[in-house]
Amino acid sequence: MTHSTRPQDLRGIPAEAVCAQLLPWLPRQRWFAGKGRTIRGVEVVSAVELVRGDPGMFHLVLGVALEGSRGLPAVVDHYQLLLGVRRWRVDRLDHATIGRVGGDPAAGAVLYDAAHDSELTTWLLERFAAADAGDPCEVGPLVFQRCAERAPRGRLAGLVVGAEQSNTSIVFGDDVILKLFRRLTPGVNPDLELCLALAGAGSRRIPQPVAWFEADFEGEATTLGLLQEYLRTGTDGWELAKTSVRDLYADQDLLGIGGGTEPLHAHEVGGDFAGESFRLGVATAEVHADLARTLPTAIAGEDELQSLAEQMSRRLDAAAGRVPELEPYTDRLRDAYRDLAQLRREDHPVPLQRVHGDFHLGQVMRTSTRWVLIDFEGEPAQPLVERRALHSPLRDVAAMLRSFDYAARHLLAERRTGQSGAPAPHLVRRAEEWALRNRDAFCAGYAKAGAVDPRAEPVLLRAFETDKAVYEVVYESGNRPTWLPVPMSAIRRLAERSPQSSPAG
Ligand SMILES: Nc1ncnc2c1ncn2[C@@H]1O[C@H](COP(=O)(O)OP(=O)(O)O)[C@@H](O)[C@H]1O
Ligand SMILES: O=P(O)(O)O[C@H]1O[C@H](CO)[C@@H](O[C@H]2O[C@H](CO)[C@@H](O)[C@H](O)[C@H]2O)[C@H](O)[C@H]1O
Repeated sequence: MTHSTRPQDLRGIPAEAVCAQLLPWLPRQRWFAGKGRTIRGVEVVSAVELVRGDPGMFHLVLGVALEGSRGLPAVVDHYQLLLGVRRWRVDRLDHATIGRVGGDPAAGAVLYDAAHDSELTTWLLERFAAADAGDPCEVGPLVFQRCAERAPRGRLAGLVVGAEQSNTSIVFGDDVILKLFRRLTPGVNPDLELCLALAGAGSRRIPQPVAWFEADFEGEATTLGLLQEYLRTGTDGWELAKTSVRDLYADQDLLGIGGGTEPLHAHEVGGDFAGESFRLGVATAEVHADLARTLPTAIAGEDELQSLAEQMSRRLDAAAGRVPELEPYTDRLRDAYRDLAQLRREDHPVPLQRVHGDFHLGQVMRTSTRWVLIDFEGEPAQPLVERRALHSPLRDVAAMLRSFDYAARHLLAERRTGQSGAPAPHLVRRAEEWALRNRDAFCAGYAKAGAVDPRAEPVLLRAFETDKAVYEVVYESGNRPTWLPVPMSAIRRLAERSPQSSPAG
């Protein structure tokens, strides 16, 4: 095993040749956060040879320099890559191929994303298994640490999960799942930090943490991967909610094949989701209570609310600079932030604590027995200091309310693709009804578990929902432009609504 910082070559392959192959490959990866921006250059910041031979594997930290554009400054982002190197092409790894280096096939090599090569990822699992609680396994600068309770089984084949992800997750057998964090920010990843805190609090609302690995990056111990219990009976909440919405639309003649009967309402169709939404509200309140019990809390001062409102307003400006569709609504959206800034601590204390930070239906899994929350990393685009800051738990609530809206409306956006015109008004009404019913059930469950009733907090909810919808507009315009109408419909609703109207709607 060799380790080099700013390496000249990777066992005979020049680092520049690797970077040249990475340049067109990176922007095609789901986890690449700089989509739509011009890459000025890619460099290998550090390289550790993990497996020598054919296949070989290197752990790389890449520096990706992005040009400034549309209000965003020029930056260098860092990404983690397990680079696989093989002499010959292997069919099963074609989808993970980065490129070929060296002109002559006999002398050259195929470069690929080794996360997809079970022959190589077993190596990682073995390092976790080799670590003991309190006695890490060190491989050059990489440190593999294990939690006390559980040892992973070594030598299981790893399979990358097919989900649309910000990172890359590998399931080993049906035992554990390893998340490789892609974009690196110096420091402890909140996903690890909050999972350890919740496990320590005895929470059964998270997959139990098993191990993690880290390395020094820019002078700080930085989380590179998190190994957790695999929820083998789990289905993610987004898939479950979609099933319910599909049932709803099946009866609304979405596909134009219905028989002209009176359309059914959300509570009358086969897959009513409100019971699950209620239970999800309970689970969310329990996790918030455990986080508040084990980690720092505070009451927001008026200056903090003021500065939060200013931050939200700045995010809105930046978003409008990037997505012109937002521009007509910015003034009215800002009303929500003004109301937030005017809350007075003596008549309206706002409790702050650690929160999930990027909560949506894809971040919760329904197992055979309960709802479990995953992925406490926070919004990947936010700086780490912001993701680790104390926030109102209603920020998570508002984000989940947005997700019910997404579940209800995304089929309408997809149907619009390639066709002209807006979806039929009766379908929009049914979508609104489904969202309202499930948003309300979620809030009821949240309150039932002893937390504040979110419906009694219209000012906070509206500000958080607006901020999230603004984030989503930017996210969709960069990642899934055909879905842009989903957050844009919320932007229109939030721009029109007075804070007194029902927050669940
Ligand atoms: N503990 C787990 N058990 C089973 N599946 C999981 C588990 N954790 C994550 N997954 C699956 O992997 C997907 C991505 O996980 P997530 O933590 O949200 O990754 P990312 O941070 O890349 O978005 C989830 O939507 C889910 O399908
Ligand atoms: O990849 P992450 O889970 O960290 O989150 C990012 O991607 C999400 C989409 O996969 C995005 O969520 C948005 O779309 C969801 C439906 O696909 C919807 O349920 C969410 O409410 C909506 O915000 C998330 O914002 C983004 O950070």
